[in-house]
Amino acid sequence: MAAVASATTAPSLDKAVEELAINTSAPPEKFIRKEGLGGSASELPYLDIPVLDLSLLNSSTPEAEEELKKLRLGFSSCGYFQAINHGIDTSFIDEVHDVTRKIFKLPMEEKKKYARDVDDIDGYGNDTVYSENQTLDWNDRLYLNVKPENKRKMKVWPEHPTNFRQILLDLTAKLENVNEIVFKAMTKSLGLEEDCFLKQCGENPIYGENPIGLARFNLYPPCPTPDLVLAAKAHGDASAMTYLLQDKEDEGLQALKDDKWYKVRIVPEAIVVNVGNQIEIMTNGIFKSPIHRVATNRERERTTIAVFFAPDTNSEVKPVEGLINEKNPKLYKSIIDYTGNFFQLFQQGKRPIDALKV
Ligand SMILES: O=C(O)CCC(=O)C(=O)O
Ligand SMILES: [Fe+2]
Repeated sequence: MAAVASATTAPSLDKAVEELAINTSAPPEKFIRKEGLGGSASELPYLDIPVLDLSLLNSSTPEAEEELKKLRLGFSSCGYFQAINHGIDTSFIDEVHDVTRKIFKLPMEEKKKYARDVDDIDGYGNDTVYSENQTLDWNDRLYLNVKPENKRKMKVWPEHPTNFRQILLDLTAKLENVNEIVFKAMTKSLGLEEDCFLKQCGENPIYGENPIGLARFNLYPPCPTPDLVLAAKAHGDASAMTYLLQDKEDEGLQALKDDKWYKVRIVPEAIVVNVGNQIEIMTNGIFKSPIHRVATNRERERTTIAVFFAPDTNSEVKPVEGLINEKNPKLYKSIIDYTGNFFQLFQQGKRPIDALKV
């Protein structure tokens, strides 16, 4: 992401990465990871991520129990699962991918109409620059706040393709439904009351009165030196939960587990679900918000769509009571507006969630 963030003074690069990628044999110095990447992507093993059939969750059958166990295992070990039978039609997902590619194929002049302002996050642009010596990510992206409605900056919502805006609204609504299923299953798998996380976040069934829904459309152009450049730096998502529509053909996502990097496999038709920082806090560390990054690739362009959900900025986020006891003391302090605080801490080179450890 790096996820849901508040605005910081952040000039955009003068050129899109897409433009830098044309006919280059060496990316500019500021993209080169001096520390190295710890091995080439092709050599990394795959992360063992459970594949969950969401259609089985809503019952009290042994199959549902099996899926709940997988959810708990996935979220508490690597912070991921891949959701299948999630209720979103393949044809709709294909449309989302199609419209995403079309947006990035618009003439640069048209895309720049949607450029984000220097002090903002919404809009078309590339890596946000926080400091002079920051190593930059090899990607262009379109960030759009979708929820709450009053946060939408319509002037940076592309008008072409003409179906884009409706597709974005539909995608967010469909993923909200998936998110509700995941939230309920998550609480069941922890032996908690079904609505305990939801209640913590406010009156509304999901994350309070004005929950945040933010979409990020990613373009990762080919990069001539994949062993030296990252498409997205290592980060944890500041969301509560993240839903990723992976490129159906090209891998790139990698996750850290026990200090080792692994590739995230493409599962056809699956949505990749990962725990965000705020659910790690609410589950008192039982569910892990994974550190992940995106590798570049020499030949092909990769596009993905990430949708982040997070509580209302007024909600107090804290470990739920039912998960704190003598054996498991409270691990995290409570915080209001985690999302708003996220980037300040990120700038100080801290993992924001670590700063909240008791
Ligand atoms: O594009 C991907 O594979 C991951 C994107 C991601 O981690 C993010 O946008 O936060
Ligand atoms: Fe992410």
